Amino acid sequence: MDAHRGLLSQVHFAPYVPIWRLELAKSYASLGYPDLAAGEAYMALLLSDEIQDESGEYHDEVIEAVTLLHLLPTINGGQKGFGPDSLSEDDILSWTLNSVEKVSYELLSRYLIDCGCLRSAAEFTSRGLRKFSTNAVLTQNLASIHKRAGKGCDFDPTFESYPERTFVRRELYPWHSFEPDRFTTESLQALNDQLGKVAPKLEVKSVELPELRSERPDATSRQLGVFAKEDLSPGDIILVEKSLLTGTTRLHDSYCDACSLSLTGLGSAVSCPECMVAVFCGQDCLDLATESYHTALCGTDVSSLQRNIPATEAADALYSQLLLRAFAMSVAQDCHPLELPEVKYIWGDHKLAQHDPTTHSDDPFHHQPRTLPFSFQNNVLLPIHILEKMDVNIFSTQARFDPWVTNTLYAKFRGTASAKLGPTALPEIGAVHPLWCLTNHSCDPNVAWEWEGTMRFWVRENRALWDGKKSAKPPGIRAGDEILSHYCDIRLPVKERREWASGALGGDCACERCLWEDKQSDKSDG
Ligand SMILES: C[S@@+](CC[C@H](N)C(=O)[O-])C[C@H]1O[C@@H](n2cnc3c(N)ncnc32)[C@H](O)[C@@H]1O
Repeated sequence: MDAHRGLLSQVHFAPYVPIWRLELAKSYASLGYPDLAAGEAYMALLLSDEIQDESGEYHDEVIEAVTLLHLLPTINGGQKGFGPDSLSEDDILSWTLNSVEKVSYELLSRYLIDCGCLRSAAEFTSRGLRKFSTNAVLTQNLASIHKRAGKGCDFDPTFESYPERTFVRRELYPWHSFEPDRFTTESLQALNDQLGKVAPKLEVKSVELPELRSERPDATSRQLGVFAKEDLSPGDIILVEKSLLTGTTRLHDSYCDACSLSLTGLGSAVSCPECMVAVFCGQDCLDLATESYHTALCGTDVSSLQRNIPATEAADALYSQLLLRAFAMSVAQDCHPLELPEVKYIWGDHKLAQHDPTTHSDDPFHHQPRTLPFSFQNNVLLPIHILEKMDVNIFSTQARFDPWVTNTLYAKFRGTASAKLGPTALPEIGAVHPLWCLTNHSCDPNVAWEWEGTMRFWVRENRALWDGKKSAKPPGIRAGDEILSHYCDIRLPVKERREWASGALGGDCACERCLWEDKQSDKSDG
């Protein structure tokens, strides 16, 4: 792992050296992360394009890096000595073709196959073959992609029907130094300072929860939860939180760009005076957006990315819109995306990485669980397009926007975001409310919530009615009680509730009500 960390620093220090990118790609692959390896091989390919295109935006930087850094012995076999003067343009071009571009295509093709992103694998492998038509590795790879996609010789020339969405490891990467220990006194204090502003009667504490993915029924995991600091009466509004970490897949602006409040019939809506494109529910949201993220997006057409997409991709596209917003916040505030207050402390359902070099040679992911949805399109290409549209140098800022950062952000959003359906019953707006999302779930919740621009919690007047309830609890919440929210529609039968909430919970709900109702339905099935 030390060698890998060294390579990462090397690439961040000298971002234009393509062969270091390829070394880093191989290192990721050897650690069982073919998804991150594919991202790095793609960056090497982009650098090789820059070398060959004199009008490329970063052409001069890459040529300088290639000539000045220690590459001469590799390029000319050490024959011509060291120093930029001894390298001709032809030397550089032929080295780029054979040692960078060809290898980048071969590695990218391999890693995409390993991930199972067969559509991207087919596209890049065929692109490589157009340039290196007799390349045996690429030829063999293309045949194996068609076979794996079940296409034989009768393949789909557009590759549209080839599978692209897959799953990768969802981990706290060992080199990830931004993730806070959420249980220290300082972290809890920082969280409670934030919570105090939107919910003065509540506090965050650590709590043991059943580990729903575990096969051991008594397994627990230490997490955070929200608790009442004082007695709360039915109907009390106890949390009002506005978040700008929002996104929509709707092309024509129907929602406030900042808080996602519906703009229908709203007289106070204002447009950004600079771009006249972004619309806000009022001056307050315009001001907050200007401070928080809009300066990075104003005048770009970045928000047209990933809108009006097919129904099957609606949920993934919404997560991509949240990624776009986090990137814009990071650029506008000059803050690492994983250190944004909206992101830093939220739950990502990450596992601690296991690294046992002896047990894995037959599996590209080293037999580690793969629970994070991944596609090369959404996790690698789209983030690069977003950054390019924001005029961000994708090479020199990589420490901030590396694919592992993107994966970590997606994991956090998938663990915490709320979404609302549009008129077509597809998820259309989504948001992460970093304090609201610290509350845990129960199918007999003691609060109700509503998201209309701001997120609000209030104390339930009536608790859920279900047979088997030991005693009707008096209305209200006592000081010290945990605030229990709901991640699904609690009016549904147990099976459907569990199905709905399992994505957010990471497994079947094991609240008292679910356990009792599940037992009853087993009995009646029996
Ligand atoms: C939105 S977060 C809630 C806050 C989270 N506990 C934290 O530490 O930040 C959702 C995660 O909390 C855990 N969780 C929430 N309610 C739970 C429950 N009733 N039983 C077990 N785990 C629960 C699950 O791991 C779930 O993925």
